[in-house]
Parts: sequence; C-alpha cells; structure tokens
Amino acid sequence: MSIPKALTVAGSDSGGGAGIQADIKTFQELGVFGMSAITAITVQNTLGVQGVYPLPAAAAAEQMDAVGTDLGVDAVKTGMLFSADIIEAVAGRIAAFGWRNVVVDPVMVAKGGARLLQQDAVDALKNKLLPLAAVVTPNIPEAEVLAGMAIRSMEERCEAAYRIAAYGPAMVVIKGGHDEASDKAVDLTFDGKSFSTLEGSRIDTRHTHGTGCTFSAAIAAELAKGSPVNEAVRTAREFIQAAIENALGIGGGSGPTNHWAYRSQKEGAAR
Ligand SMILES: Nc1ncnc2c1ncn2[C@@H]1O[C@H](COP(=O)(O)OP(=O)(O)O)[C@@H](O)[C@H]1O
Ligand SMILES: Cc1ncc(COP(=O)(O)OP(=O)(O)O)c(N)n1
Repeated sequence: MSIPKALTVAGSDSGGGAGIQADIKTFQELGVFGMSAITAITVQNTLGVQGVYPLPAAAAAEQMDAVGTDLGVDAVKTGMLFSADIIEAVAGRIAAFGWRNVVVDPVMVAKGGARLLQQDAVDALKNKLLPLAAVVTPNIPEAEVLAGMAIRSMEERCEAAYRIAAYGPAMVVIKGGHDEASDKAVDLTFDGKSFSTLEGSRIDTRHTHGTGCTFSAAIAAELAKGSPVNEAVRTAREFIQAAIENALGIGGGSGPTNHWAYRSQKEGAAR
C-alpha cells in the first residue's frame, strides 16, 4: 500500500491553531503522513502574535531537501514564508523537485494584525511562487494585494481572481471568511476558464484562528491522495466547515478550530 505524504512549508504557531501545527493535524485527520519545513517560529496564542523569529532561507531549503530526497512528497503546501529570500529558496526547491501538487496559501497578516510576510516580499510571491501553484488560496485582503485592486463585491472578486490567475496558478480560490456582511461564507474558485462558488453557512464565532491554514492543508492532503483539484477544494470546504462549527472554545481570545470534527462526523454517519 502506498502512503500519501504531504509537506507543509510554513511557520510554527506555539498555540497550535494555525501554521505548521494546524497543517500536520489536518494531514493526519485526512489520512495523510505529514512532514514539515519550518520557515519561522512565532510566539503566538489565541490572544495574538507576540514574537516572530524567522529562520535562514537555507534552513527551509535544507528541510525540503531532507524530506524530498528520502520520504518523497505527493503534495506540498506553503503558508507563512516571511521574506523574499525564503520565498525564492522555497520556489527553487519546488521547481528542482518538479513537485506539481502545490498549494500556496499566501499568508500575509494574522487576524490580530501581526505581519507574517514582509511587504517587499509580495513581488517574489507573485512572480516566483504563484507560477508553480496548482492552487492559490488568498483571503479577501490577500487577494486585494495580489490583484492590486479593492474587492467590494463578487464581481470585483471575479476580476481579482482573473488577475491572480495571470501569474500562473492552475486554480485560484478567493476565500470569503472576511466578507462578514454575508450570512454565508462563500469561497470563489476560478480555474482559468470558469468561476464557481462553494458555500457554507456563516458560523457566528470568534474561534476562527487558523481557518486559512487548515483549509489549504486539507486541499493539499486531498491532492496527496490523488483527488482532482475540484474535489480536493470541495472536501477542504467541508473539513473547515465542520472544524469551525465544532470549535473547541479554548483560550482567552480567537481560539482554534476543531481539527477532528470532520472525521468524527464521518465516523458518526458510518455507524
Ligand atoms: N465564520 C465562518 N463560518 C463558516 N466558514 C468560515 C467562517 N470564517 C471563515 N470560513 C471559511 O474558512 C475558510 C478560510 O477562510 P478565511 O477566514 O477567509 O481565511 P483566512 O484564515 O486565511 O483569513 C474559508 O473556506 C471560509 O469560507
Ligand atoms: C505561523 C502562522 N501561520 C499562519 C497564520 C495565519 O493563519 P490564518 O489561517 O490566516 O489564521 P489567523 O491567524 O489569521 O487567525 C498564523 N497566525 N500563524
């Protein structure tokens, strides 16, 4: 039996709700062996980010080499990359290994406002990493930066997706978590030809820490198992909906989602 394996290239969240920790939990819940290349250590909990310690770009590249040359990688996701140097090193390793199932979560700013990507790294993200992506998953503020425009409507979201697709990713998913005026959480997908939406009811909760990390990790896990991109995104949407609906309510601030809720629901339905 072949074991599906996924690699996350991202930052560590000491609070366990986002970053590397959320990604590995998500991989495990979806039956995928998780591996990591850590780009930065963040000092973080549900109250916010209290410190950011980036690692040298070579550390990220060497971790990718270590797992790529030995264990093998069926899918890779990137999260917090912090600097242009790290982005260039990571893009270089993805290209050298020829990895195709690449999910780019263009993490820029944490919900509390802390910068997780330096401002001068956006060009490297657009020009070095997006051309290698099978899927890119910006939230609305990130899509505004990548597309260079404001997004106030679904029409503008479509225009932004079209502009982001021009950098080369096979699919653009602009997530709708930040569109708080809507009673639904609607994610827009664009595959270069057609637009589509994935909807879930909007859960009224402050416990949404790490939703973007978890969603993109679930896409990578499904790609690692061999799912087509459309199906991988659909499963990831169900995974994050269950995780938010059953959030754990821990910590004094914006708490983590529940990474085992999707599996519990599936097991319950099978009984
Ligand atoms: N309150 C919510 N209720 C239901 N789904 C949500 C909610 N907030 C976010 N989501 C979903 O979680 C995923 C991550 O979205 P978003 O919060 O926009 O990303 P990010 O964490 O990168 O800011 C998307 O699929 C989005 O639709
Ligand atoms: C280490 C690390 N990486 C990414 C994030 C951002 O996670 P996200 O899923 O966008 O959720 P919020 O932090 O915005 O709630 C992070 N916080 N830390």
